[in-house]
Amino acid sequence: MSTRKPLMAGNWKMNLNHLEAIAHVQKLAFALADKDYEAVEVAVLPPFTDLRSVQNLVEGDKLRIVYGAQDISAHDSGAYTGEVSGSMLAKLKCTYVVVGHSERRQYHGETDELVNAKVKAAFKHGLTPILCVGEELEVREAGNAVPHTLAQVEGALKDVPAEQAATIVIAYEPVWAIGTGKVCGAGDAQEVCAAIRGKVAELYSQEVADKVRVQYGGSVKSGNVAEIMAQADIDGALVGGASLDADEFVRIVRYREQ
Ligand SMILES: O=C[C@H](O)COP(=O)(O)O
Repeated sequence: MSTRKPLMAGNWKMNLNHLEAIAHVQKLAFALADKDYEAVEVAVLPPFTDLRSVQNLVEGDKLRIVYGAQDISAHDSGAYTGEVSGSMLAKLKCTYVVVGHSERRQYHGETDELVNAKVKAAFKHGLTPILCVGEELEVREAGNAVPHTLAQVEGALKDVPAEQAATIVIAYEPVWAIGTGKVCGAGDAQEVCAAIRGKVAELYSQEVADKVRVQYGGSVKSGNVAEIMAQADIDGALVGGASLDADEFVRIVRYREQ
C-alpha cells in the first residue's frame, strides 16, 4: 500500500480574477471537511494576479488548502519583462508551481531544456514543481506515448539531485485528453504513470521513485476520478476545467466516497 498522499490540484489556467478567486476558495473551504484534507492534499493553482488574495485568505483563515503558480521564470531576477521569479513566488508562500504544461510547450515554445531550467529554478527557491509531461494524439496513435513521455521526464530532470527529485510531482497529461472531454482509459494512464515511476527509478533509485507522486490530468471529472485514482501508480489528479466549479472540484477531492 502506497504511503504517498494523493494530491488533488486545480489548475485554473487563465480563469477567475482575484475577486472570483476569493469567492471560489471560500466556497472550497466551506465545503471541505477536516477528513477531506486528511485523506488528500488539496491545492489550487490560480493565475499570478490572484496569488496574493489567495495567500491572504489561506493565512488569515488558516485554511488547509495549499496553492501555487502556473509557471515560473528560469531566471532569478533582472530584465525579463513579463516574467515572475521563483523568489517572488516563494515570498507569496506558494507550495507548488506547474512547469512544462503542454499549453506552455505548445503556445510558448517551451523546450525540454527550458522546462529543466524551470524545474531547477523552482527547487532553488523551495517550491515543488508539478512537472507536466504527455504525448500528442499522433504520438499515441503511432504507439510512442511511453517513450515520448519518458524522454520529457528525463529532459526535465537532467542534473536534478536525488533529494530534490524525490519531492517532485509529475503530472501525466496526454495532450489529446486536455479540455476535450476525452479521458485517457484508466489502464492506459496507469501504463504511462508506471513507466514514469520506472524511469525515475532508473535515473535515481527505487526509493526515490517510490516517493515521487505521479498525477493524471486530462478531462478529470467526478464521474471518472475514482477509476483513475484506483490505479497503483496514480497519486492524484491535475484538474483543469472541472476545478473551476467548486462543487465539482469538491466531489473530485472526495473521490473515495463514490
Ligand atoms: O492542468 C490541467 C490539465 O491541462 C487538464 O485540463 P482539463 O481538466 O480541463 O482537461
